[in-house]
Amino acid sequence: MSKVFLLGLTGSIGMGKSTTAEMFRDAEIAVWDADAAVHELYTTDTETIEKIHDIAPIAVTADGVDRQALSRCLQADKELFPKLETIVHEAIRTHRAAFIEACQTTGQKMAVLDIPLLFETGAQDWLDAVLVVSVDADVQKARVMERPGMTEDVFAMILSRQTPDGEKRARADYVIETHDLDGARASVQNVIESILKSKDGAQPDA
Ligand SMILES: CC(C)(COP(=O)(O)OP(=O)(O)OC[C@H]1O[C@@H](n2cnc3c(N)ncnc32)[C@H](O)[C@@H]1O)[C@@H](O)C(=O)NCCC(=O)NCCS
Ligand SMILES: Nc1ncnc2c1ncn2[C@@H]1O[C@H](COP(=O)(O)OP(=O)(O)OP(=O)(O)O)[C@@H](O)[C@H]1O
Repeated sequence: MSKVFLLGLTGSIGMGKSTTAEMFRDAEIAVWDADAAVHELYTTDTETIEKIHDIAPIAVTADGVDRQALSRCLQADKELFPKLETIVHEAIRTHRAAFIEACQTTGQKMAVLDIPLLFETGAQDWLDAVLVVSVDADVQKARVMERPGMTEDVFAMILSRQTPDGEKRARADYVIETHDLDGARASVQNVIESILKSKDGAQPDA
């Protein structure tokens, strides 16, 4: 059985990762979502919840980790971010490995891994290619500021922990502009065709 082709999907906050990931799902490509894995661990994984309780007690309730409360803790104490990331990144590794294993055993030709901190965590080293979604900074900001509870400070805090968009684009194998849905959907289809063609022995059309 040939190895499943692992396509990383990333982009800065609000650039359209989840929307683009959904387009891959619509095309029947298996997708793993790092944010969703984190959210799942925050409500189900007692070990992770306990570790987060150790660094941010008020962010943990009887239902697990409260992300809004955690976000406020992160805003108040910048030192918390690296500690949280160490806990979370270790915990999601097992979740991700199970997904890749399942893709392999069910004979998938390719799979998409939606990872917000792809370059920041060095994931490009084990992925077969990286797709970056991107849009102008003003459109990005307008999208993010529409979210309930979002403030300029939180947006700035998150951006400051992410590799800049220009660097992401320069390091990508594929870039998809997310100005409109139809254009992005057509680009997703082209990326799939290029990867499947390269797996069949031809060179990819970058
Ligand atoms: C900061 C938290 C509490 C905000 O939760 P909330 O529900 O409001 O937002 P959500 O989880 O949907 O994240 C929104 C976006 O923020 C960005 N983001 C999330 N975590 C981080 C981080 N550690 N550094 C930079 N950007 C991040 C991403 O673009 C993400 O898609 C939450 O994202 C979190 O716990 N993050 C730490 C875990 C992590 O590192 N996640 C990234 C997995 S690769
Ligand atoms: N191709 C597109 N055309 C038009 N609007 C889009 C496109 N892709 C995404 N959007 C819009 O941009 C906003 C952010 O998209 P999305 O939630 O997919 O981004 P994200 O990168 O997953 O965000 P986050 O980093 O916060 O998880 C949404 O309102 C979505 O409808």
